[in-house]
Amino acid sequence: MGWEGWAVTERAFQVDLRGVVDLLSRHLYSSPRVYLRELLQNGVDAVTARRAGEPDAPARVHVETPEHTGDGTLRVHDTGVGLTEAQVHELLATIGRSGKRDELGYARHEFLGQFGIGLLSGFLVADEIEVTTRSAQGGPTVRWVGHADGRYRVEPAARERDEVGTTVVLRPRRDAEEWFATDTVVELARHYGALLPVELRVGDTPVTGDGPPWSRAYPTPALRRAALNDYCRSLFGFLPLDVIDLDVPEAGLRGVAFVLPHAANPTVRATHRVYLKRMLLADNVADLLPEWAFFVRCVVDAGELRPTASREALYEDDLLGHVRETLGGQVRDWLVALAESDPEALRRFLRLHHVGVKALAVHDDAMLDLVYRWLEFETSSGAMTLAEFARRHPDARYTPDVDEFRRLSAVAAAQGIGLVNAGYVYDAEIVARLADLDGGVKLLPLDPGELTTRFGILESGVELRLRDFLRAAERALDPLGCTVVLRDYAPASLPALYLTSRAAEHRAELAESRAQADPLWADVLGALEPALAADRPRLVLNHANPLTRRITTLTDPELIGLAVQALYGQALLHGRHPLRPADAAALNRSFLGLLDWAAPAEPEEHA
Ligand SMILES: Nc1ncnc2c1ncn2[C@@H]1O[C@H](COP(=O)(O)OP(=O)(O)OP(=O)(O)O)[C@@H](O)[C@H]1O
Repeated sequence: MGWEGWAVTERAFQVDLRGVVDLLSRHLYSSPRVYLRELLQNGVDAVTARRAGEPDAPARVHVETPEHTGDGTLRVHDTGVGLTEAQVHELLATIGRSGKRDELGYARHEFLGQFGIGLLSGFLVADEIEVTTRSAQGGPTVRWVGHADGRYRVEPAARERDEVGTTVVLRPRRDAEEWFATDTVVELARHYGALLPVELRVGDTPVTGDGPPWSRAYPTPALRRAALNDYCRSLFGFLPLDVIDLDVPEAGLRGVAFVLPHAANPTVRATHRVYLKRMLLADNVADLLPEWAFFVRCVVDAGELRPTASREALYEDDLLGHVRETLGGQVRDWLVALAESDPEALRRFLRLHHVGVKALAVHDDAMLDLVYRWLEFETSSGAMTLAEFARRHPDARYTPDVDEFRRLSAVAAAQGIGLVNAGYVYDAEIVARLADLDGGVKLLPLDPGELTTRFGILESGVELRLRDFLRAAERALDPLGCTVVLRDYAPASLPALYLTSRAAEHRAELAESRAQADPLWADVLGALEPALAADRPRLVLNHANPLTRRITTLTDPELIGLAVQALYGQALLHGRHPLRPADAAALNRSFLGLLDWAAPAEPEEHA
């Protein structure tokens, strides 16, 4: 069959309205409750449009619930610009057509709406939408009735409206009646519309008041702070530690950040309440601030940020990126200023939110300086700031491992080596960056192996006398891969210390993976071992300790072996080192062996 007989015609897409409504209700909007938001938004936009030409025109949106109307319908009246008959055909009956775009089709920034689909959300809760409208441009009052199946009718209204403006009427569908109860409607209107720049009422209940609490005029700063505290408490349920004013003129953004009065989980991103042109967008917007700012919750109103089509999230664009950066900067500046103006408040803040500040300090010099001067770290001389610590210990060391700090801080302190616990999140990066500070602070990592060289060497006479003891001790620990040294050190309460150097730790890991690896790989690993073999972990016996001293007086090599293995096990446990099966076995053996020495087992009697 050929194409000769075909006439090529241009056709228009057909739209199945039911499909579109289904798309909106199931996939775009998270809940049918947005119907009220869309109606309020249209009312407010119509008022905005009218006041552009008529600045003194009334700015009212009035909602009547079925309880008020008495005929089962919900009505939204506005004193907006209204629509002419031609506009009704063009705007109300064309999906995707919006009167809020300019000639080039861009959203006009003074309006909330832009997509030309909002009115359809009425079909989430009603099968019929009726609009009665009288245009500010003159002409008769027009009535438009649209149905969820796509039919619509336009006719002269039975009665002329007294005033310019529009009334939208919804008759709830059976399954949607809950969304029309007066309490629910008041709650929804407050939720979305409490800050709208019009006089909004539901029945006689006023919804809007004096606008955003952060931009109202207050007689004194103290009264403003009290009002913002109250606002925060009613919104988020906490009394803020402080309130930070936020302002990004390029995005038409103003608002406040409330500093949390309790520690927050830094892995959970704080969420913020965002209004766009005074209409609530959402109260769970996470990407308004940088991730590190988890210690504040913000409420902002922005004129120029864009919503996604669902109006439930911010559209990610360059402006949002800029806002995020600028707000991050404002929170940071507040912190720096606090260090100058109210160190006590800063300390309180840091006690709660040190993790966020540390995260900042990794990239930001001013924050690094703040951490250095104000944040207390755990050190071998107690909790203190790094600045104070560096002053006291010009040759200080740090360890990037909390367990190692616990193990070694007393020993290090007893030997005059200042040790900082840099084992928590961000600590190691911060310590490494201290050299970037003015005056360059040098903090080196501690190699635990280095500690033995600082322990007091015994007098040569003593060492000589204990030669046999040391030999027996060495033999007892050799199968466990550990060498023995005897030193004199503080604290005297410590009988022995198990020290691994970094190289020895590496070697232990190597041996472990070799034991688990296949033969070929084990050979490769084996070839690496001799290079590291020289550096074995050490059991440093403390000659200053009475128990150890008593053990050194033993002469029987077997008994020495048992006692030294007991010290070895104790040192491992004390230092929270992992116990390998061989270590646990040695510990058991030594315990039993010592028991046998103390109370030799009776030969068992056979009946
Ligand atoms: N109360 C009203 N008064 C005057 N015009 C209205 C009113 N409600 C709707 N309109 C007109 O109908 C058009 C379509 O409204 P609709 O709510 O579908 O889309 P929108 O508000 O333009 O955009 P969005 O989908 O973002 O809400 C509007 O652009 C507006 O011109």
